[in-house]
Amino acid sequence: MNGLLILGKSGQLAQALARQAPEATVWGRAEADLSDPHPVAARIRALRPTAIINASAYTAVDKAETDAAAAAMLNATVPGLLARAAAELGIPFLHVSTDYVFDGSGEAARTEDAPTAPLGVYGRTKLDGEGQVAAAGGQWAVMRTSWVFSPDGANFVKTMLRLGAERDRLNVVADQIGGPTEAGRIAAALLEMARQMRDDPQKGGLYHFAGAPDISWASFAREIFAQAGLACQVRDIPASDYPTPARRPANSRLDCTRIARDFGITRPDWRDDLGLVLKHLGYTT
Ligand SMILES: NC(=O)C1=CN([C@@H]2O[C@H](COP(=O)(O)OP(=O)(O)OC[C@H]3O[C@@H](n4cnc5c(N)ncnc54)[C@H](OP(=O)(O)O)[C@@H]3O)[C@@H](O)[C@H]2O)C=CC1
Ligand SMILES: Cc1cn([C@H]2C[C@H](O)[C@@H](COP(=O)(O)OP(=O)(O)O[C@H]3O[C@@H](C)C(=O)[C@@H](O)[C@H]3O)O2)c(=O)[nH]c1=O
Ligand SMILES: [Mg+2]
Repeated sequence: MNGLLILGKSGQLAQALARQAPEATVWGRAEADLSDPHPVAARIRALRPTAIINASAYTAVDKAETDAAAAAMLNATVPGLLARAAAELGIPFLHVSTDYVFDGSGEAARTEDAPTAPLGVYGRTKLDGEGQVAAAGGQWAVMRTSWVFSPDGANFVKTMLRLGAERDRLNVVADQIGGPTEAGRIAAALLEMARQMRDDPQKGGLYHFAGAPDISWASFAREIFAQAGLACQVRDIPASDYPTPARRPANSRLDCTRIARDFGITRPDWRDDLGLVLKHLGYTT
């Protein structure tokens, strides 16, 4: 897509976006330090992009509990400023949010209209960011996704590959259920949305998009070890046996009907995507 600007260069999603949109301008911390976002907004107005995808964020869920100001800056203030810059330029602004805006009660998959109630600072700041983007006055889309993995950066798959090689047994939380989502699938979906939004100024809004089928972290770990050929036994444990500074939702299931209806984008099977990521990382089984 010509004239596309992507923010968050060193992250999982931005790297996937950059691979699929080689013509795009991609800014990271070196080009645009978002802890001081006002000069960045000015430079965006000077660049005059034709669309913006924001893949930058504060994603350290536990660290955010004691670093709330930095999380709020990246997850709420920055998306608001970027969305307002996009609105002034009259271009689509696409942003990414999370299943952690929900409290995870119940068993049903949540639609975009389901009530939000984040359990921690990360989720609260992401929810605030959603609101700021929607209120900026331009054409916008927010995609809530979950459990992102890729060959790049830090994610659960890479953590499991490291631990699975070191240990023959691992305790993993089995009472949190969600949809693992490969970063390249998110990138492809966002680029498709951006194209459709540029063609139709009426398009946009809040959308859920996650890989299928929904699964527990423990079963996800088992599938990672099976596909990677690592002999590591996974023992199911309740989240109460794995204390963390931030609580995570027990039910992260996202209903992805709306994005299929409006954009023709359907849930990818993460088991196939996991195989491709493992191959990329040098696992051959
Ligand atoms: N990861 C996941 O499991 C999920 C992620 N999401 C959302 O998807 C989006 C993409 O996530 P993902 O790619 O995984 O995130 P990453 O943590 O991999 O990437 C985030 C990027 O933001 C950059 N960034 C952070 N602070 C600054 C700053 N002050 N100035 C400039 N850049 C900064 C980071 O740079 P640096 O490396 O230099 O810190 C990094 O490149 C985010 O909105 C996230 O909330 C939603 C659901 C699940
Ligand atoms: C390493 C490890 C984790 N766990 C648990 C802790 C937690 O409940 C679950 C996942 O741990 P992580 O720290 O990888 O997950 P976390 O960082 O919470 O992942 C989240 O990141 C943010 C950015 C999102 O937006 C979410 O969608 C989600 O992907 O696995 C174990 O049970 N055993 C282990 O050995
Ligand atoms: Mg983490």
